Amino acid sequence: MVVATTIALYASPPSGVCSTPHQITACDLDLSFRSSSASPSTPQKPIVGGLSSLFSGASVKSLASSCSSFSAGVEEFSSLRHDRSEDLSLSSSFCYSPAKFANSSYLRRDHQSPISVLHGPVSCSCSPPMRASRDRSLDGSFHGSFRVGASGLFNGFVRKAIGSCVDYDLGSSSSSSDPILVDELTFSMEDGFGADTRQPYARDLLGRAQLRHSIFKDESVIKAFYEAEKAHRGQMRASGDPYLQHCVETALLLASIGANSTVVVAGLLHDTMDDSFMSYDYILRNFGAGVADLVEGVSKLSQLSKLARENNTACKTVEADRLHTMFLAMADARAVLIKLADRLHNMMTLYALSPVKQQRFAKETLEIFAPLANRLGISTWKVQLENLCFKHLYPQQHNEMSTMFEDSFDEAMITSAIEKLEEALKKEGISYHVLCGRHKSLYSIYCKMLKKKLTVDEIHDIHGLRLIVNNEGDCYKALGVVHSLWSQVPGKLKDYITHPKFNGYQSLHTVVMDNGTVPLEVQIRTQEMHLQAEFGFAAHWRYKEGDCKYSSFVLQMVEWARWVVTWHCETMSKDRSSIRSSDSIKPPCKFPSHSEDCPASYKPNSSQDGPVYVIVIENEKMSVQEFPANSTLSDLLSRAGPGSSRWSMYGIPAKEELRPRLNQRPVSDLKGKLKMGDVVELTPPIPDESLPEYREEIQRMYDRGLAFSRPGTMVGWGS
Ligand SMILES: Nc1nc2c(ncn2[C@@H]2O[C@H](COP(=O)(O)OP(=O)(O)OP(=O)(O)O)[C@@H](O)[C@H]2O)c(=O)[nH]1
Ligand SMILES: Nc1ncnc2c1ncn2[C@@H]1O[C@H](COP(=O)(O)OP(=O)(O)OP(=O)(O)O)[C@@H](O)[C@H]1O
Repeated sequence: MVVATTIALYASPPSGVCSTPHQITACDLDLSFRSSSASPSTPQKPIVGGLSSLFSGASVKSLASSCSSFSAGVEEFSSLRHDRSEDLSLSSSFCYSPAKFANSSYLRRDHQSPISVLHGPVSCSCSPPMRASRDRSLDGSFHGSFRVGASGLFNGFVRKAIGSCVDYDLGSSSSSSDPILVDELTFSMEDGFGADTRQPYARDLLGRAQLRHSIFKDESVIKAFYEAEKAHRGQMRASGDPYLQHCVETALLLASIGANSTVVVAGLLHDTMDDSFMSYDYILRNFGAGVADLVEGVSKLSQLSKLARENNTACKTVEADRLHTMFLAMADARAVLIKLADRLHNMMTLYALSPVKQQRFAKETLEIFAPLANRLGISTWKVQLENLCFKHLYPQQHNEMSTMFEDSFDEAMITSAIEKLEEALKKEGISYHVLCGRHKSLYSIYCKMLKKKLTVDEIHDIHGLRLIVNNEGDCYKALGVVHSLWSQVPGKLKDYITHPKFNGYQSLHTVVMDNGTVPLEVQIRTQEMHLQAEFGFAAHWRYKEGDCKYSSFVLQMVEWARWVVTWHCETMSKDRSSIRSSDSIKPPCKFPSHSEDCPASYKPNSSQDGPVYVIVIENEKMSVQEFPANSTLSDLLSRAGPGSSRWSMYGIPAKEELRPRLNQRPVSDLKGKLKMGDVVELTPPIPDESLPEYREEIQRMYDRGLAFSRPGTMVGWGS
């Protein structure tokens, strides 16, 4: 089992740290490592020994050499193990405050398995996060008593009274295990047939979800749960599970990163437009425009993703890049978040699909969705998606790496290193915002080995600590403390503060040896430097994506999306009293133009309109094409000019004869402006003699469409 761990220690920064508006924004957002879990039921492997016994260049060389034969062929899947627990790659993080440090239960893996929403731990001066997710079980199992009561309703009332931006403290889920079921609620189902009494499995599923996360006690979430039950009743997943279970798991993943009830409700309903007769208007009437728009956004993303998958579009780097941008720019970033949760759960249950589909989904996930999670800063989802793809696409290499590392990710070592450093910093009177640690994921190690042609023993950051302090002087003082605690690895000290990288990245890096055997990378920086490393020009996602040249449009759009996600997820659990005014934690400016004081700003006040990416389907082939802002359909048609080989099979010389359809509707006005994510089909006129054949095909499609929506039909994936 692959485990990526993040361990964080929070400290109260000195007063005045969050004094300017933009600092307040960053601080209050608490971009720090947060609670959640991915794969609950997975037993934790005991940590045995260090890395030294595995530092075998030979075995890694054989791994690296076998990479050239990464055909990812379907045959390789005969060796895949399809038991469920194997599919759950776990990524987790710990967080705890110094004040509670003595309480070792916060560190126990069996107690909580939190997620880092953003890589970057910028702590808040306010209440240190103490969030423990209840998401322990992906298979629906849960622990705890099942009592009936009304405290959840009370909580719901309080939440509503204090406003939507104050949301669920995951920790509070532990305070009440009372399930709230449909008969206790004040709302009524629109068509009058409540799902509850006749569907005991739904009641049970809801009860378990409520134990895993308290947001499932929110009235709107319960209502959405029963609407989803109604919509998907009779539908089964390829795995044999009721479809509803997938909706619940998707919503739980969202809840686990602190998403608010609007997003969780939309997560529950995310497949209803595609897989049932539930309409936009119905969702609008019952849940409001916010939810309806999100569900529609997810539906559109699903359709585009399906098109891209079927056309293998994302395997071309340029097109993949355009798809990332298009996905983020065409929909609310929260819709992308829901799509990511949907995909993550689908990847966790990939075993149920045929090997060919497993390959297709894994490929698309690695090309499109893992980079999107990276761009949005949802580190743990990215890690899990990548590790699952790694396992399905390169099973042999994954096996080798798993075997090599299964006993080597030394979480205890990271925890005790944090404790040790904490103590020493205290002694020296050096205060800090965050002290956290992580071990590198399997896939990240694998990529680094390939990219830099390294053996395992040449990778020094498998275990790492990060310390965020108040000022530059403290960075150097803390470095001295680190070197006094552990022996330094020669040649590994990098002073990017005195000599920033070309992209402005600043930090001190050193590698030390823990117990004389295990290398430990320590990064030390100030909060401003950290903001730059997470949101600015030196942002980690750009660093990881490599040399790609992005337009300022893309950069700003991604940064905007990160703010939106941060705003909607990270602030949710904050105590309102710690936030001076809700405006202060809103993204500081509107995409695409940033205000001057926006820390995410790369090109302040950029007013240029970005390009538009459009899906063009010609001769049943899909491409993602870039057009300048304000381009029209007529501009698009002029690209598909006479003589284009694409038209030769029809022998149609004139573009006027194409029958463009925009988003599935015929268009006559060619002067309309193209929008991000538009789908344009260019269909040549159908020769008269072919008409009967087309009619038959349309009839077949129609029949298939009906069969798909019929209750009781087996439904595979909603994406
Ligand atoms: N956000 C961000 N992080 C960076 C950047 N450059 C380096 N880092 C972080 O710093 C770590 C180590 O960077 P360096 O000390 O330059 O290491 P290196 O010379 O590439 O050698 P390795 O540690 O072997 O990769 C990386 O693993 C990142 O976590 C950057 O431009 N942006
Ligand atoms: N020493 C460290 N301590 C804590 N977190 C770290 C440390 N180094 C990297 N991270 C964070 O861990 C997450 C995963 O990063 P990952 O290990 O894949 O890449 P990286 O170490 O940053 O880069 P590279 O693979 O090029 O060395 C990122 O959020 C990154 O910011």
